[in-house]
Amino acid sequence: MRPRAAEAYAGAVGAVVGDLLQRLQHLRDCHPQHLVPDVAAEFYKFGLEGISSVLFESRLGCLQQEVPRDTEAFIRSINTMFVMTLLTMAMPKALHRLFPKPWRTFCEAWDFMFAFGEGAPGAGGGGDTRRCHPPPGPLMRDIYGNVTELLLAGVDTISSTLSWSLYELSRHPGVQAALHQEVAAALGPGHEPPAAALARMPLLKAVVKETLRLYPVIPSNARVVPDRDIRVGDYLVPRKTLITLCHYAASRDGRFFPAPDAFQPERWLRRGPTRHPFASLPFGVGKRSCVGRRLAELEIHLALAQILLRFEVRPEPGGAPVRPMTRTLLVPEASINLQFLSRRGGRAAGTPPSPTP
Ligand code: HEM
Repeated sequence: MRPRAAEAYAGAVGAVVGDLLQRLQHLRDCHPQHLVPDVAAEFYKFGLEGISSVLFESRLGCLQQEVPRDTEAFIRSINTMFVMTLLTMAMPKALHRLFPKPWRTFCEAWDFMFAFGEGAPGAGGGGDTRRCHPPPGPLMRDIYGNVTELLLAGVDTISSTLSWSLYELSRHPGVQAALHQEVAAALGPGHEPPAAALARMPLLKAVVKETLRLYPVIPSNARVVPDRDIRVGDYLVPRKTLITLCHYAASRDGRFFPAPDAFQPERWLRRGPTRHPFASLPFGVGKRSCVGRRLAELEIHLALAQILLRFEVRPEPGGAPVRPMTRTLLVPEASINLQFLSRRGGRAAGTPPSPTP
């Protein structure tokens, strides 16, 4: 999808961002320390609501106070499927007969997701995964399959990137303050709609690039060249070899990114010798690169801008650092819990001015 095409969905995505803000406001209001526990769980719902508002031009209600049960079950199925992917891939085929549960659970998760994609409002169904009707023909099965893939592709990816962005911003108050200033200036009264104002938010884009450099939600990519040997640098790769690129390792390579483990969004804004174009490729590259990239960026940029305009985000008081781990995708090892403090007149209300990093 080209950037211009994604902009056509700015209205739909903006409405979902509005609902996300209300939900965050409600959750932090209910908590004595204004904490939102496990922000990733909230952003899963945002991701699913965002992608379905674009795909189906209708809403699932994921961000309502009462989340529809099928929607919760869909999100759980995605998680189960990713966990089971690792397990079933690592297990030798012969063992599947002895221990059938992982494979069975994996298939059940996919079955549920396909039924959900087919039953979603706007995909022809009424949101009911238990509907009973004749099975669709091959073309419709392909379409439903693609709808399901798009639905699930837009959940963990968005959730993980938003969660890590806020996690890092909460630990880098200086960057957060600069970003708040940028966002407030661009979105101030009388300015153009938020999606158009994104063009004047270079730091916001740098924050997301830096987050995806440190936490590429799809931590590796694979390719097979089936018909010929290829030479890559000093290596000769025979045809039909599976080549895996580990984004996580490549984008933390100190030769291309000095202080590679540090969160330094400014590095993307510095002028100087051009960076290696393939050093950080969180969306992949080429014909099969991420088809949802522009939509994902629109959702993440709009959500971050609006969240930071309304809240100052701080780490959970006394909370331990959270590390990433691989669960097929790269996810937080433990819940990311964050404090959301209301901003009044540009300063978070009710707390000392300098947060502890
Ligand atoms: C931060 C968000 C996202 C990241 C980092 C991301 C990353 C990626 C990566 C690395 C690939 C593999 C590319 C390759 O093999 O070269 C991919 C493929 C894909 N992504 Fe995304 N993605 C994101 C969001 C989304 C969203 C929101 C959607 C749905 C609209 C989506 C749909 C897809 C699809 C359908 C493919 C397969 C494309 C193909 O095989 O031709 N992605 N994504």
